Amino acid sequence: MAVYTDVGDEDLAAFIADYDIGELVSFKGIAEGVENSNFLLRTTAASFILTLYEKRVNEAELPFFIGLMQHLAGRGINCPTPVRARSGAALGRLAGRPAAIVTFLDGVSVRRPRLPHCAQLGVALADLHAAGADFAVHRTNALSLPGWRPLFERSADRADEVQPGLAAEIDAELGRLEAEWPKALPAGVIHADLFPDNVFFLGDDLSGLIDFYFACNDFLAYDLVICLNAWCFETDLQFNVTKARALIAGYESRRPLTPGERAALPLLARGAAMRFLLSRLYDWLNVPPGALVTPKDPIEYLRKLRFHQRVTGVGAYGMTP
Ligand SMILES: Nc1ncnc2c1ncn2[C@@H]1O[C@H](COP(=O)(O)OP(=O)(O)OP(=O)(O)O)[C@@H](O)[C@H]1O
Ligand SMILES: N[C@@H](CCO)C(=O)O
Repeated sequence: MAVYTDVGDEDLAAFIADYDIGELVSFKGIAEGVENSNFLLRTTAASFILTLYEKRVNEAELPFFIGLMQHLAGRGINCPTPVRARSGAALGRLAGRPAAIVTFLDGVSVRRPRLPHCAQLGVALADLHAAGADFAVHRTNALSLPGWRPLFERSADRADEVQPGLAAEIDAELGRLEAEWPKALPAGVIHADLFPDNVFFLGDDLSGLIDFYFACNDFLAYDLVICLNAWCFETDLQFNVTKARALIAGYESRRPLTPGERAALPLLARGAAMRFLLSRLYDWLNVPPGALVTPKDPIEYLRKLRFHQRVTGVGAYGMTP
């Protein structure tokens, strides 16, 4: 359960007194998620999500995330909209952490995505990229190529505790990624963490996107392969090429990939697998004492990485070579 910070009743009452959101009816920690502390806040007016921003979120970057959600919501993307306090501020402080209240989205995430979910995800991702195209603020992706080796170095000496030989395997792959990573591809605002737990459906219809706290500027196709990794492997880690085809076709129904993007997909997918392998490895080795959180398995992403290392062309992703 991702609740790193407890919120006292009096602190909460004082915090929400600054907002015009009705009287508090109930308040409880949310089990899902690993990054921030999230609470479901029900008031006499509506339901909201209260987020306390934790370790990996840099406070100076919060205005980017808040501004982006507001921008995307204004462009018709169904995403959480920041609620402003009476002072006009969308960011406050609670229990010693930066905190914000955002609107609650109806819908549920799917544990085991099926083809229609993957197809709609592709469409929604392309729509998100289009809606973000005129967002004026820039945020460099801290978890792209230049960030991977420093992140690895924080786990390197203990990586083999997780799996013998892991440190050497990551080191070698990082070397290849550093040598081959594309220099120029279509770029813009990406979500960068659009896993099934961050996409809501009502029935089988995609109804909303959440968790924009890794959003940044990077290659658009990198966002697509993050989704490919998160949505198109089965629980036994077999790659489902039919889901990949549906995801990519959904995306291309809105924005066809360029020849350069198509050629780069296997490499981008390896990089995307490396990014989550490294963040999961670090978290696995550094669970904060007392936190109600279950770290995610880094080896799942090692196996996804190995799959993409064997890919020789986009046919493996269901595309016409
Ligand atoms: N705006 C929202 N509307 C409805 N539910 C929400 C909203 N935001 C968050 N939630 C709920 O809270 C959970 C955790 O939120 P979120 O994914 O943002 O947390 P996180 O700690 O950043 O997680 P992670 O980065 O691991 O996905 C979600 O799975 C969802 O159940
Ligand atoms: N979606 C991420 C957690 C947040 O970065 C993962 O599954 O590793």
